[in-house]
Amino acid sequence: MLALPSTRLLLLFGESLPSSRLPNVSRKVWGQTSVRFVSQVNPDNGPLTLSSLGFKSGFEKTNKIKADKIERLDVCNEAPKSKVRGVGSNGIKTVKAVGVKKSLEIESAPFSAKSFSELGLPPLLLERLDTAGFTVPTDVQSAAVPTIFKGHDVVIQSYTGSGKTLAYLLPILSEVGPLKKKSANGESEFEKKKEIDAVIVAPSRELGMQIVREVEKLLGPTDKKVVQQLVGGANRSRQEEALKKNKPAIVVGTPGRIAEISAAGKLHTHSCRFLVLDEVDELLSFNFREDMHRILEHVGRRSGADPRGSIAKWAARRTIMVSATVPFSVIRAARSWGSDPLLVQAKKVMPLEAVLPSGPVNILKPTSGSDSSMRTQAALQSLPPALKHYHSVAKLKHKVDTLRRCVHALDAKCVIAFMNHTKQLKDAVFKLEARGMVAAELHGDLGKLARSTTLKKFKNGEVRVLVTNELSARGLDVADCDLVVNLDLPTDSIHYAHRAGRTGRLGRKGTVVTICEEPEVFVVNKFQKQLGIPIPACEFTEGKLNVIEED
Ligand SMILES: Nc1ncnc2c1ncn2[C@@H]1O[C@H](COP(=O)(O)OP(=O)(O)OP(=O)(O)O)[C@@H](O)[C@H]1O
Repeated sequence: MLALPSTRLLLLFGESLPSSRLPNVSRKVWGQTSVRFVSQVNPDNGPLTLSSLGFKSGFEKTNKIKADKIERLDVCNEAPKSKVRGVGSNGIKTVKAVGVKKSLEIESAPFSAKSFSELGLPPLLLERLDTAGFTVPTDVQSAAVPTIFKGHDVVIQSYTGSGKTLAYLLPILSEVGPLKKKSANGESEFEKKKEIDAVIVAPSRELGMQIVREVEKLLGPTDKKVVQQLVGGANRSRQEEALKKNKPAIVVGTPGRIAEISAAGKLHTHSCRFLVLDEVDELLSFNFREDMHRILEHVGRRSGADPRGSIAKWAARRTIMVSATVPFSVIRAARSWGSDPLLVQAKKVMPLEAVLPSGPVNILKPTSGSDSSMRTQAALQSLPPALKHYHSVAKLKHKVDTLRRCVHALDAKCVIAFMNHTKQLKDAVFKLEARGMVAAELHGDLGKLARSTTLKKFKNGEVRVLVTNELSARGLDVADCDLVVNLDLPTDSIHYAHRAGRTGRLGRKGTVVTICEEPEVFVVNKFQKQLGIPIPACEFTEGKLNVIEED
């Protein structure tokens, strides 16, 4: 493992905290304490890059070779020196970016495809999608699938609950495993081999398991061993045994466990073709730095290759980075890791080189007052459009009661309440239960089984209020969740966006209520500004939510 100077590591997440006035807290990530670093960023230092690992020159060469490729580009009005060229047949404005390295041409991109078959997926995969009840691709899927098919490294950014998981799984399953496209002679030549074809990394066990279930849904019962989970908290020797016996083509896991098994020589990923970093901004945070180094260094590298040698010694790995929130530090890292990388958003594909530090991908950097439209656009890209946001002021000792009144006022059936500390979280569950509301706790101090059982009960509707901490903020997909409540404030607007995104998934209605004390209202105001959304004050009286008009 190559050591990196700590200043470089800091920069990866230094931009994720908007202000030194926000609380600098220690967080628990599944039982692990992690410290958030606040704005100690030296802008002169680069991000965690391949050059820091000794690979940069190789990538530069590859990029030059690919420079003349025809690319697809859509509504990238944020690109530098852009020129509007016309309006495409689908009503989407098309733009030619001038001043970026590559020559860019626009094709008739299948954005907003009416069916999955328009995306060029193999027949067997189309059948499985239909069986699983997926009929129409979401916008981000329509944009991502053809782009990944073309061999690009991509950063996929789209709001929470917009279907980013299938956006990367579909191209992978089209090329890897038993559902893949047939070869020229018409044969589907899937055979088990020693090497892994796709590695999907997620920051939490629960998210990893959720991705595994999504893959299994499409593989069907007979082929479900083609995917293998490698998450922490589960028995490692059993995972290693399963790898040996089942020879899966796809592994999904948490950074620590993947790195551990890889270091033990039990995970063969040198000819791996896809590396997915789901919740990439979290994965590139300080918590995961060593494990992520190992993964980025080993996945897709041919054995025997000199780590400082040419990129040609690497297998043709496609790196797919995914999140609803993509700070500029991630764009910078992706530019240096990726070969010819593109940013894929719903209805938009653009080269990463065209993304500006103050551009709309970076929702973290407060922009000046005149940039409010850009801020709004940024928020719309991270938050589901149908969400309604409110805040309610309450004394600390009345917060749980306010939550209870909020649930009744909105007649919410499936509620996620976020808190920051386990002890207070347990107290809140106790108080809710004492008042006759079925509630359960979910946090990293619970055992693996307890966590799975609680989640299952919540998804089945047996639990009305799930009181949890930051670990459930990312990726957790509970379709019926109709209310998110912040009983404690999130650390920053990024964390607000991910918590809020547990409701209003895939176009459903959802409400987010932040219950805070009077001195904390300025933080809520800050979130409003940074996210470009109104979060009006409200109170719960006579069983109703009443918005308080501002003077
Ligand atoms: N084309 C589709 N048609 C119907 N349902 C879909 C489609 N694509 C995804 N879904 C479902 O929508 C839900 C949200 O998808 P997913 O979890 O991939 O969203 P996401 O964008 O990754 O969210 P987050 O940013 O919170 O992780 C899932 O239950 C998924 O199965």
